[in-house]
Amino acid sequence: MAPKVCGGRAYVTFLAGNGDYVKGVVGLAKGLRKVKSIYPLVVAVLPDVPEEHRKILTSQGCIVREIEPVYPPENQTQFAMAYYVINYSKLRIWEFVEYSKMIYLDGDIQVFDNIDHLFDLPDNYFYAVMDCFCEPTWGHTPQYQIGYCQQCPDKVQWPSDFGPKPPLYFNAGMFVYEPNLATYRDLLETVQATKPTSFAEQDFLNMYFKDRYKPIPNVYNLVLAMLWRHPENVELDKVKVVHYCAAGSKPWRYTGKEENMEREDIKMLVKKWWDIYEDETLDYKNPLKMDRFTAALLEAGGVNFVPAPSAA
Ligand SMILES: O=c1ccn([C@@H]2O[C@H](COP(=O)(O)OP(=O)(O)O)[C@@H](O)[C@H]2O)c(=O)[nH]1
Ligand SMILES: OC[C@H]1O[C@H](O[C@@H]2[C@@H](O)[C@H](O)[C@@H](O)[C@H](O)[C@@H]2O)[C@H](O)[C@@H](O)[C@H]1O
Ligand SMILES: [Mn+2]
Repeated sequence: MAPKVCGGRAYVTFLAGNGDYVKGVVGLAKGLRKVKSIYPLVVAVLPDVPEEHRKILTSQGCIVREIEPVYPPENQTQFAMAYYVINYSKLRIWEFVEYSKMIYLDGDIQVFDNIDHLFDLPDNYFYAVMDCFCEPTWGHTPQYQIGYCQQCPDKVQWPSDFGPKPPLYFNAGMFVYEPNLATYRDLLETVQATKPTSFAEQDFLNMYFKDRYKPIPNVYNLVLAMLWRHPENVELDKVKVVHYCAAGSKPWRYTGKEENMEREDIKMLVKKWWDIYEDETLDYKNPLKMDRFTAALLEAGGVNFVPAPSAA
């Protein structure tokens, strides 16, 4: 039966495997609560996410939705990292049509300022922050080889004999989109006819939404490499969303040993993540799970407790 379509809005993230990314999602749920977002967090989980992790997420007020994996066509492409293949499964979130507008956030993202206003962006576009081509993970591309980056388009001109300049390219760790069944079916059909490339679903989404992509300011998805690649484009005290995607920067497994990880700004951002993750006052307080003592007090006072609808 087709899911009910309503004007709902929600944040959505993606969780795969039985590893420690669940800590990233718990951190994200608590971070959204800390900035007083009024929308819930949906977590699209692959079948391999264990029941125990799902219970942790539900106890933190998340809406857990199981999705089936999406596999790209067979191919010998060496992804930037082999695990990127599972990221194609992110495409299932276009099927969540009980929501009219969603903001996707990777599990290695933290929201430090309220961004609920992004839900009011005009419909029919795909909003995301522009990525950077200067990390070695881009070593296979002409952009990297000639030192061209969209973050500083005037530094190195795109050579005319290289053909047209590459269209603006977004980081797929955060985006504002509208779930839609027709788009969902077309995405899945198109992916089966598209040769996989090194950044997997990120490359695919850039190709698919090329004519509807609208860049939004870097403050909505600080790709950490920007700190050392394009510091002139970063005002750290204005950043609202931090994306811990640089190698070695995942806060829950941070050692400080990888390149750039000993930087003071990285240490500060990792600490900011931990401060939220360990803050018990940010744990979800299910109004329905009121303790017996409070319930008895209310009962004695003749108050029939009717729980308010829960926020994120
Ligand atoms: O083992 C994994 C790998 C990835 N992910 C999810 O897929 C997203 C994209 O992967 P990742 O953030 O590691 O890619 P990066 O942004 O670092 O390139 C993660 O944020 C998680 O939400 C996951 O749940 N388990
Ligand atoms: O599956 C491909 C992934 O591609 C993106 O990560 C990349 C990209 O940001 C590069 O520009 C960085 O150089 C690299 O470090 C980083 O891993 C998304 O963040 C992630 O969600 C996912 O889509
Ligand atoms: Mn990420």
